Amino acid sequence: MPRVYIGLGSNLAEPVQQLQAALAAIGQLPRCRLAAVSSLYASDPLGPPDQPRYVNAVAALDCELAPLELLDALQAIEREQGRVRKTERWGPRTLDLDILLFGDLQLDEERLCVPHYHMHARAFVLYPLAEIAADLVLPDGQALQTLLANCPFEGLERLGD
Ligand SMILES: CC1(C)Nc2nc(N)[nH]c(=O)c2N=C1O
Repeated sequence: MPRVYIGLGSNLAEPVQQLQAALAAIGQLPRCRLAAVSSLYASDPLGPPDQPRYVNAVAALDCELAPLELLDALQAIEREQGRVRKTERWGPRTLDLDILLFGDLQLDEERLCVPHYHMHARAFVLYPLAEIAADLVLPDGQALQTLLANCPFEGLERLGD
């Protein structure tokens, strides 16, 4: 059963509660098992600065769903928690659920790109991911520890579980 890593992010409408509710919903997905969840981390927004700080986490899921089935399920959770897909690129959002990795799959399609296109240089993804998968090697052979060495922790604040 593929091990899937999901990035969670929120900076609107009580972000900590948004992530806790999303994790509960992910834990209820059919044919999936929530295997691990990182601590929550706060950080300033990457991109437009005139928006609230983000709260991020990463979850590990053992998943029998097909990639697009999982994507549909995650987008349904985003909608249920109030996310309206805004036109503003990189604007604030109630909830972002990104498939970071889907086993060793490498996919670059319109709806889904895995490994997630931006994950390699985002501290708010790499540090929570390393917390639950320290020895991870990405499908292209890069070790997560190597990515971490090139991505400073600065600006990230661990909020605990
Ligand atoms: C707007 C953009 C790029 N910035 C972010 N910045 C931070 N710190 N965390 C995010 O999850 C996040 N998500 C985004 O989509």
